[in-house]
Amino acid sequence: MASSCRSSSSSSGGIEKIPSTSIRVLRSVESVRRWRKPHLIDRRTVGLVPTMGALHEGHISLIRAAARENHHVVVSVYVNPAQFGIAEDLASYPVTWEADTAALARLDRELADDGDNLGRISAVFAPSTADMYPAGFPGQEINSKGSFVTITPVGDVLEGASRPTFFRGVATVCMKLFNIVQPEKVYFGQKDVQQTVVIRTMVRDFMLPTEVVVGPTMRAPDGLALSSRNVYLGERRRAVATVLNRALKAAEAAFVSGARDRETVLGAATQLASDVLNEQMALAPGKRVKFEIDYISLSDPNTMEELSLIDPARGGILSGAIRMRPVEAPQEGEDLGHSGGPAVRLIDNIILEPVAA
Ligand SMILES: Nc1ncnc2c1ncn2[C@@H]1O[C@H](COP(=O)(O)OP(=O)(O)OP(=O)(O)O)[C@@H](O)[C@H]1O
Ligand SMILES: CC(C)(CO)[C@@H](O)C(=O)[O-]
Ligand code: BAL
Repeated sequence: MASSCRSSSSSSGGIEKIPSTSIRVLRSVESVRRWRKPHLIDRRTVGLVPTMGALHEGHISLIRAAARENHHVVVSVYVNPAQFGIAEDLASYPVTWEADTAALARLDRELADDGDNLGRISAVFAPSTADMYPAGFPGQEINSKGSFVTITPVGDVLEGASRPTFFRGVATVCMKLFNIVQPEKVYFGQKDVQQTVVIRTMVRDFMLPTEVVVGPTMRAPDGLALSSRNVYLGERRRAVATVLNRALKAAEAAFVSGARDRETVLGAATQLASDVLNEQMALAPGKRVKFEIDYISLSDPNTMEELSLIDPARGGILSGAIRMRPVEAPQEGEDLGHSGGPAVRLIDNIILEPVAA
């Protein structure tokens, strides 16, 4: 999408704020450092919620959690080019600055009225790529040179196998954000489960002085995980996009009813997905939705390594990715979704909580 519209902020005495709020809009590394310094001395804690904007209830739930536990909440809004592969959707990624700042203003008023919070939203950090990558636009190729953080082997599998530069980009930008904001706590969503494992590993292995907090996945009433990329779907694909969640739930049900082996647990998921695909293929091209399962995985909760058997005392992670193919035979006036209908890749997961043997 076109570059962000940044008019939704007011500036007085060189200090930019979201209108009618006390939320500072910080656009440079230097301005965050200046804002942060006094809070290091007065020992007021900072919680950071990293986002790529296009805010929805998933992001809002993380900000609420951060406000409960910190004196100051900083929300970063930055579409990080380094985590997009060269053939991915950097150019069309939704940028909704006006709606995002309005949502933050509304949420901040709500937080102010709720006595259970330690803090409120103090700042939005919305940097430029020139500021975040002083050496120049980051390479998006696998063999690009540059200052990158790589977390392997966990970053190589699943999402990392489908998107080989993704976790390098995520770990690199998060390392930068953590160094700039110096948060006591950082907040990530369960929806991107492998990302949480990569970040926890990075924090542990680089001795970063921050605590990683993971918030639950927020969902639409029909079970679809909220995601900024859902706007790409359009009505026809949106109706079928729940297939991934339903497949993971079928696998979860197999586990709950006693199955422990990979074949039975994942077999339940692939059976459901294949039934839904068969139903769709029986429809006319102007009505149906084609999709491909990229992967459905049963993995270890700490390493994301594939499991052949679930140890009930450790549990596991069911995760998956699905590619919704472009809409076939679009109908007159049909809603094809934001950006007109290319393939859309969605992810989801369910945690299999440890149970007594
Ligand atoms: N449905 C959700 N519930 C809880 N947290 C979420 C949800 N969706 C995203 N998040 C979290 O919000 C943070 C920022 O994510 P991001 O801005 O990429 O949004 P997104 O919806 O995941 O976008 P995308 O569609 O690109 O994956 C991440 O920690 C992510 O896990
Ligand atoms: C953590 C993150 C903000 C890094 O760009 C991104 O990967 C996301 O939004 O999940
Ligand atoms: N929430 C993950 C960001 C991405 O897919 O690029």
